[in-house]
Amino acid sequence: MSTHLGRFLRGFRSLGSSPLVRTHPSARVSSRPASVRAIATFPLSIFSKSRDYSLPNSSWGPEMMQLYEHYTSQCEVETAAGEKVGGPWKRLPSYNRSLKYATGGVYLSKIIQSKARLFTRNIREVGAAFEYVLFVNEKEQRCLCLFQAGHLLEGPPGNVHGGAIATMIDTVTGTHATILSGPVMTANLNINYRSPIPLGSTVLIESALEKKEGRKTFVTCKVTSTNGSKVHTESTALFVSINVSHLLLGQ
Ligand SMILES: CCCCCCCC/C=C\CCCCCCCC(=O)SCCNC(=O)CCNC(=O)[C@H](O)C(C)(C)COP(=O)(O)OP(=O)(O)OC[C@H]1O[C@@H](n2cnc3c(N)ncnc32)[C@H](O)[C@@H]1OP(=O)(O)O
Repeated sequence: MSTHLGRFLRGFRSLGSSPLVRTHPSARVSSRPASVRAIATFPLSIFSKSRDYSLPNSSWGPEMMQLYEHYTSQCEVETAAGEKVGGPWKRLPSYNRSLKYATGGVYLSKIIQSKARLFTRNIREVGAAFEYVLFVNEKEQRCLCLFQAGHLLEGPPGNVHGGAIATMIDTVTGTHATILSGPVMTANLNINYRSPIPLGSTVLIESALEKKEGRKTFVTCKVTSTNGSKVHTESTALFVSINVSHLLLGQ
């Protein structure tokens, strides 16, 4: 898996340094605690031109911030000799164009000029829709998402729309499967909605590898309250490995 993660992050870097990547100055985070500043510059400081949506903003409530600080502190640990080394978790940066995650190719420049935007990152008002950050634990083959649901995601009165929940589960499991297996598409997504998610609340979305069989990667995913006491949804997903040309050209 580390090979895929390495490739994945290298893909981020090579595209982040591209002059084609546009700036969103309005979206900069102004006042952040020291640990947040540290993670903001690690390991992808070359992305300074693009807004990294996974960093804290003024809409994040105390629960989001507390959890963010907790997992961020586990991204870098100190050895007995006082040396700082990578910890069990890695934060994944997040941009509003999915092609920034691809590694390039002949079609990239044509597509990057289009108006396409990542579904979960296309609302500019902070806190209005999908506020989330993903952390990956390579050793445990787990991915954890801290998700704060904004007021534009209403379904049943006062609660989050089931489609918005499915979107987040697809995002977390899809990103996780990509890290595990390289380029994939969602082939199947099963969701059991167990209890509603109140608008404005923060929940944990946790994805784990179940098994790999040839081109198929099976992932399980649970959405729970932040203390784990309440299960909101349980789901399973199947991802099928594809050629990048399938993703870019539909072939
Ligand atoms: C996922 C991308 C993640 C990118 C992450 C980048 C970094 C992070 C960046 C940004 C985060 C955003 C993350 C967003 C994530 C969103 C993901 C989506 O929503 S993807 C859109 C919705 N999905 C589609 O539109 C697929 C449409 N379907 C297809 O294109 C094909 O059906 C495909 C590729 C899935 C499979 O087609 P074939 O022709 O390549 O392969 P065949 O032979 O049909 O299947 C291969 C094996 O899989 C089984 N299979 C296929 N579909 C199945 C199904 N629905 N149920 C059970 N088995 C299935 C088959 O039975 C076969 O199994 P046997 O090898 O024979 O054992």
